[in-house]
Amino acid sequence: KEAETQAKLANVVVLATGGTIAGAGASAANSATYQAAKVGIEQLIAGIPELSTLANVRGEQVMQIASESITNENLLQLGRRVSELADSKDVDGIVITHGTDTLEETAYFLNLVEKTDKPIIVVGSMRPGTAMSADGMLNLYNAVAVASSKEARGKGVLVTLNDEIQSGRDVSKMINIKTEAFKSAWGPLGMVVEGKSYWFRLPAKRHTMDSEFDIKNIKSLPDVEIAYSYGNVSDTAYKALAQSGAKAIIHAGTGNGSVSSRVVPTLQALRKDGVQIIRSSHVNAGGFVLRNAEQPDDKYDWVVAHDLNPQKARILAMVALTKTNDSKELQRMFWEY
Ligand SMILES: NC(=O)CC[C@H](N)C(=O)O
Repeated sequence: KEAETQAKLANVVVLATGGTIAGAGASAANSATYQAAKVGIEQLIAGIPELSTLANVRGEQVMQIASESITNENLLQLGRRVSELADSKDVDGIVITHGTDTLEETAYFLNLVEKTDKPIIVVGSMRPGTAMSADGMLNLYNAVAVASSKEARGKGVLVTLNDEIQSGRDVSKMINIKTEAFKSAWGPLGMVVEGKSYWFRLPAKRHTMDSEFDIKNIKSLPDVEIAYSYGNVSDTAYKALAQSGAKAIIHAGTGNGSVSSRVVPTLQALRKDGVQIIRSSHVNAGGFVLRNAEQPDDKYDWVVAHDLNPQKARILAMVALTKTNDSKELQRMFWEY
C-alpha cells in the first residue's frame, strides 16, 4: 500500500542553500536577531511530516550560506545541479531553499538559464524556525505542493512566500522584517492554500524552455556591477567599477533611470571605452525605464533595463554578455526577458 502511494506521488528534490529558512535564534522571541544558514536540510524536511502527503521528498545540501554572500560561482554551481536534476527521469519538481536577500536574483537567473518545463520553486522565510510564528514551514510546504503539481509546469521559475505564487522574474523583496515581504509590481501569478494551487495569470516574458540561454553553455559569468544614484552623486563609483574591470555597469538611477548631469559625460566616455551602460531605476515599487526618455540612449548607445530593478538587470546583463556584446542585441534581450 505504501509503495503504491509512493509510486503515485511526484518526486521532488529540495536543494538547500541556507538563509533564514535554515536559521536559528537564541529564543522564540528572536524573530529578527538570529543566525541564518544553521539548520541542515534533513532536519528541515523532518520537521514537516506533512510533506510526505504531497510528494516523495528528498533533500540535498548544496551550500549553507546567507544569500547576501552568494557569488557568481555559487549561482553557476546551483544552476548546474538544478539542470542535472531537471534532466533526470526520476525528478518531477525542484525546490530551492534560499536566503531572502538575493532570492529574487537567483530565481531570475534560473528562470533565464534552465531548459526545462519541470517546476522550479525558490523559497525562503522571513523568520527563523526557532521563532514564534515562523513562516518557513508553511512556505516550504507550499513550495513542495507547487513543485509536485502538473499545473506549475512551463510557468518559469516560481517563488512561494506568504501563500502567494510569484513569478521569479518579477518578484522582489520589498521590505524586511514583515512576512509579507515579496511583491511584484505586476501581481502574483496565483495562490497556494492547504497544498492546492490556484492560478490567475501567466508570465508574458521569455523563460526556461523558450529562453535562448542555457546553463550547459555558460562556463563563467562576466563582471557586471551596479552604481547607485542620488542627489549630489559623483562619478567616482562609475569610474572605479569600470577600472576594476566591469564589462557593464547598471545605473541604479533615480526616477525613470535619470542620470545626473555630472555623471552623463563619464558614462558617455565609459561607453566609448567599451563598457555597456544599462539604465535602471531604484524607485521602490518598481521602475519603468523607457529608451530615449530622460536620456538620448540611441545617441549614447546605452541600454535600458525597462522594469527590471538594478539587481535583476545585473543578472540579465551577465547572462546576455555570455552571448553578445552588441548593445542592440542586449536591448532586444532586455525587452524580451
Ligand atoms: N530572511 C532572510 O532569509 C535573510 C537572511 C540572510 N540575510 C539571507 O538572505 O540569507
